[in-house]
Amino acid sequence: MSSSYFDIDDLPGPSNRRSTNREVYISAHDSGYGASVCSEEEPDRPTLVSNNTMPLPLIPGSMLSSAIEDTAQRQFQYQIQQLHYNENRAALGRSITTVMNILKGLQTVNREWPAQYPAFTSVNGPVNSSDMSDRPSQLRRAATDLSLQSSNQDKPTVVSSSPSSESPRLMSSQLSHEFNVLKIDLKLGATSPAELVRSLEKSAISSLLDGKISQALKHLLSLRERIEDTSSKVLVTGDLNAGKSTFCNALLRRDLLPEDQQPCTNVFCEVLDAHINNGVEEVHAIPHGATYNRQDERTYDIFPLSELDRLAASPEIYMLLKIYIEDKRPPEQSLLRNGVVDIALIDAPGLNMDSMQTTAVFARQEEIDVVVFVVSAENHFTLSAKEFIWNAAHEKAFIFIVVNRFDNIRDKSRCSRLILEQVAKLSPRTYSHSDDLVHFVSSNKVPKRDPPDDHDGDDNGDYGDEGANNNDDGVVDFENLERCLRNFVLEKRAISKLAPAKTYLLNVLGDLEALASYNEQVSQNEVQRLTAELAHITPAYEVTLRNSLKISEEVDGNIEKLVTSVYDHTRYKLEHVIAEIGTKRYVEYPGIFSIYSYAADTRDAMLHSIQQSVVECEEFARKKTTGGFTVLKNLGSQHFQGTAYYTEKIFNNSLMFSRRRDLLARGSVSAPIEFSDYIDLHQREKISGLGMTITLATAASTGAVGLPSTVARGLVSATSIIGLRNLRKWIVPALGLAFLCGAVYIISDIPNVVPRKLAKKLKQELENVDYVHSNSERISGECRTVLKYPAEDLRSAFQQLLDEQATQKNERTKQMSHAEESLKYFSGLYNDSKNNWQMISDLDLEAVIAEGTAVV
Ligand SMILES: Nc1nc2c(ncn2[C@@H]2O[C@H](COP(=O)(O)OP(=O)(O)OP(=O)(O)O)[C@@H](O)[C@H]2O)c(=O)[nH]1
Repeated sequence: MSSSYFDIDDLPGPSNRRSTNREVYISAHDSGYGASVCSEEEPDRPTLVSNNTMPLPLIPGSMLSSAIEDTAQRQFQYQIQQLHYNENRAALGRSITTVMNILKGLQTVNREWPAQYPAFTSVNGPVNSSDMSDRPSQLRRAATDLSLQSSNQDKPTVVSSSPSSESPRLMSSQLSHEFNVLKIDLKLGATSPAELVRSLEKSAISSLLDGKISQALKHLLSLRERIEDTSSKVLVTGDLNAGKSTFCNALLRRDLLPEDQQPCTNVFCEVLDAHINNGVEEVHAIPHGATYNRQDERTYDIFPLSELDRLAASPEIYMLLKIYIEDKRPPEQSLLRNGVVDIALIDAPGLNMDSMQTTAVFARQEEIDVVVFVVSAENHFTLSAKEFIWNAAHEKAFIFIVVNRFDNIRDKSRCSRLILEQVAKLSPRTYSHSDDLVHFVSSNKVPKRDPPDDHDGDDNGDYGDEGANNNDDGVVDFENLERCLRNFVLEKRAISKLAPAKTYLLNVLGDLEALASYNEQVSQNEVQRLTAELAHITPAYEVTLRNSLKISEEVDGNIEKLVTSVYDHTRYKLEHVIAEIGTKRYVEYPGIFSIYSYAADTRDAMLHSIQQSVVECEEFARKKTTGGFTVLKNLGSQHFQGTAYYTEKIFNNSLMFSRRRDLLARGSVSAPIEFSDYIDLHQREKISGLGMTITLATAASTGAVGLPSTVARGLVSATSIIGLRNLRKWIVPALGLAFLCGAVYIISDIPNVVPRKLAKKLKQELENVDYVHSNSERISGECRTVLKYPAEDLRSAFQQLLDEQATQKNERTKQMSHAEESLKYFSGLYNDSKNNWQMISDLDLEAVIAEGTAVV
């Protein structure tokens, strides 16, 4: 019948394979409410619903009887709803995985390269379950507000001051409130947020953000668990004796929960389908403090259903009774096992001062999808009822209200008017949908049947016709209530289960988008700043490098030039002065009796003249060095004026040549006076006469032949003049005279011989020690040594500057690479967050069946 419109086999339902698998899974893993059938890997399904309304195919009624047609139509609509729910659930499941991956990526990046925490105003602020304009800082629990999903889709606008390296990483706590999930709480003690921000290190903010991300990851995991949970819980609460248990029994078409005119339900009773408990009907009584695990019998006590009355009245031992019952009614009639969702019905103790708090806490639990409030038509709303509805309406927005014991009311229209007026005040939203949400019934009038075991095999138990066409006892009204409740549960389940995930995802993605946008901007600014700085630093570094090389060469060249000139000058001067010694008489000749002092004084005068010249050379070198130092100092000032790289030094040139002194000054050249210094036998021209005389005399006396030609020639000439005989006669007197003349000559020549001989000796001695070169080397070397210091200072200044510039350049280059990576990452994060935000925002959790068929 319906296959021409939709393939029913593909839909989840009790008869298909998915349901069987789920049951197997549940029996193995659940803790009472069922478990997941949704996984990340669940393949995409075609989207059937994209708007708030979805036209349904009409099933031709002519082919079926009206009753069958209604049932089929209803079942079909449930399945469509379920399909839509599953699509949204799968989409949210995938989005949770995506967002978790995004968050993990951000966590890694943040640990390596702390993310900037912005001061921003987010236009696309946190999505809240009740009011977009009133954004609480904390995520609210499950909401049933139909208007909650209207969302601002604008991108968050970052209106921060342009970030710079100096800008605080956390601008202000006030602005950080714009973050929702990733908001860093700075309320620590008495310290003001501003002070705290100042005191926070990059790493501190990074680790705070890291903590927030970890929390978000944990919360996303629990949200995933929640959306994968297929069960739905309906909490039935109300005043004492309002008929809550009777109402639950009527829904179950079974006398299960204890009913009494006296308050008798003192323990929360949760009724579940027995198929969850392997089809066994029994009570699992959970003692106070225990955490229920159906698989672990140590966490509860097992009782038969017949013990319920006693157990429900034993609040001192048990806090919760899990009641597993088998409902054999067909899915379209059964509430617990309706073929779409596992519903658990919770009968709460009547509201009084003792239980109020507990029930309120219970109602606030996230897994409570629907709150059904039972009010006695006779008593209307008591104070505690009003307080409860007021609070619950705030949380759940819509409350399903059952006005029970309506049979006891005579003026029914007045009663309903008065009660609706009260509902309008307590929960305007519920009132606005009062046709669907406020029901006037008499629960005790609903016919029930015996439990399956007590019935003779009619397991299909057809309850469908009971009360049909007979509203005398209000059965039709109750059936209408049932349909509305079932529809409400299914509808609200989508909201209560999926909306928190959607809301949270939107808030996380909104935060991520804002964070990414801010960091993208920061990175962009960083890239620009670094580009500008590198554009300045790189040429500056190259100029310094060029200057450094040029000046280093120049300084070395100048020093070498100066050293060479000093060397040459010293060499020239010394050679000149040394060449000069011996050519003049340095001291007055004091006479033959003071020839030693004459010689010593002459030697000292000679040495002094040389030394004097050395001093002059040193003075010359000093002046030259001072000039060279000034040049270097000027170069230093020229390049490093006012910087810390170069400090001007004062040059004290008087300290030059004080350590390594001249050889003469050190006494290395002593030139001791010797006897030979007085006689110069090598002066031939002056003693030639004496020599000839001696020769002749010697030759004549010895008759020597074969004499050398000179002697022979003198002998011949002397013999020819005075004759040989006379020669022999005069030889002795001649010799005496000659000696005398020689002695006179030698003595008279001492004043000349001494300087000459001493000069010669000194020169020889000086030559032996390589005096001129070593002195020139010493003096010029001292210049080099002295100038080496300012030259080194200059070079070191350049090196420091170069090092600093190179460090800056390297740092900036490294920062640039980080900033570029960061820019790329945050641009990607921004796009991912934005796209995912949009995709999730487009999920319409409330798409309901076309108007008119929304409530079946
Ligand atoms: N006339 C009439 N009596 C009802 C109706 N529903 C319940 N009662 C009676 O009201 C009394 C209280 O019903 P319960 O279901 O025990 O009320 P309750 O709210 O569960 O009570 P506690 O949970 O113990 O506070 C019982 O005697 C019921 O028979 C109704 O619709 N009409």
